[in-house]
Amino acid sequence: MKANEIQKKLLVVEDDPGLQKQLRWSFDDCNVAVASDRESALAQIRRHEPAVVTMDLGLPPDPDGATEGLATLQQILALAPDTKVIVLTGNQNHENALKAIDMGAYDFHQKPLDAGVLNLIVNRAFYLHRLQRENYKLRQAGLISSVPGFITGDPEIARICQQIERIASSDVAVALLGESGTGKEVLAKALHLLSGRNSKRMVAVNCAAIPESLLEAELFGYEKGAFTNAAKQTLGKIETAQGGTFFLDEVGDLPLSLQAKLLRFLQERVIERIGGREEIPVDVRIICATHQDLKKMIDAGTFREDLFYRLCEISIHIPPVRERIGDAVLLAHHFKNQYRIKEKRQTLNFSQDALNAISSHRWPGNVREIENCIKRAVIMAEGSQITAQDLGLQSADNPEQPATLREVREQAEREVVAKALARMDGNIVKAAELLGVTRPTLYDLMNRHGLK
Ligand SMILES: Nc1ncnc2c1ncn2[C@@H]1O[C@H](COP(=O)(O)OP(=O)(O)OP(=O)(O)O)[C@@H](O)[C@H]1O
Repeated sequence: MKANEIQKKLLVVEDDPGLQKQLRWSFDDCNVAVASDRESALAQIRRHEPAVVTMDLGLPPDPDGATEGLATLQQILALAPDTKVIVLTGNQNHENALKAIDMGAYDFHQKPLDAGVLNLIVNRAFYLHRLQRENYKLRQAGLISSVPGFITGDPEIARICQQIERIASSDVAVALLGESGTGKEVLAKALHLLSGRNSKRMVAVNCAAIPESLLEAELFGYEKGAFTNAAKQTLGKIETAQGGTFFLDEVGDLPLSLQAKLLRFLQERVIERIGGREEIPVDVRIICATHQDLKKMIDAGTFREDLFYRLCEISIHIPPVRERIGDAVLLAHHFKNQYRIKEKRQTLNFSQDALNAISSHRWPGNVREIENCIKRAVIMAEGSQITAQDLGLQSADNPEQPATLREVREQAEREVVAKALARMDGNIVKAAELLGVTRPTLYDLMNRHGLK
């Protein structure tokens, strides 16, 4: 590839030298690298990270079939999922082209090559790749979030937010698992708002907040006269969510008798009000949440395994704030900005000892605890600064100095190089390939980090 060309990196995976030449020539405005088999294709992907790949499905050792091409496609996408792969197929090979698309290829083009059409497809792929990259950067910078209002700078939580965005449109049952105050309800609302059901209601029931004796009526409703105080027909919460989303919070507190009734609803998608005889079809998407360990509850016989599998088609574990990198301070700033406007204390800011205390505190109550703590401090602070004392937190005795970016990079670089060498059992050529650098660069890195 030309060194000065940093944009439009294209990898051509093609074993026929004539076609290689033709493709190079067709894309003379791109920075083109060429590979003729799976191994060299993967090495080029690691080294150059091309945005777009054109790939002949018929690669050696199976030039007349598609097995090698499809296997290469799978490995390219596993290594660099954002890469836009355009597969080139013979005109008898429509079925394999569709298989490739199903596996995540961006598009296909049938041979004989039509340079004009292929150029259009490739340029569109570059354009889409650039848009996705820009979008990703904006997300990383916190400028746009896939879950509106959900503050995070932690890569794991950002990944969860993207997962939420992806599954929102399906009707799959989602279980949000995590400690109290980690944002399970916020994410449940996001699932509803990002879904096709957002014009209908999201109705929530907190199983821990309602006495067992009333919970059945709350969930399923009752007919007039069903019991002493049943003065009129009353719809249950499940029924009132018709067409929308039903959020069952603290599902671990659902008594066993009601677990059976809920299971029946999930299987049949009909409810019967208490005292009623009619089966009423209800179409809702189910989301549940709990801070309890449902698997342990199954072992202890307090939660039904069959219900667990109905409710947890997809389980999302939300890590507590203390495991999120940098989120405590980010959330503290967010709530400080919110409450200083409300309290008309625009000039208020955190002192250094307050920031140290915030990042070293363990926050057992998670986001809710941070919010309450900051709210109280905004009201109580006397001067223009919020101190650790205003927050009611211990000043961190030995505040961890933030490492410089260079230190962090060096440390990460050393770790990655050492791991690659270990993985390849000290084989320099293979480790360099894995890291996507040349052999001399790897030697330089090893020298710099004192690795043998
Ligand atoms: N990442 C976040 N950004 C901004 N606010 C958040 C975030 N996560 C949670 N919150 C806020 O923190 C509070 C607690 O969140 P939420 O009620 O969703 O937690 P939860 O996990 O459902 O807790 P519980 O299990 O106790 O019901 C809410 O006021 C919510 O708006």
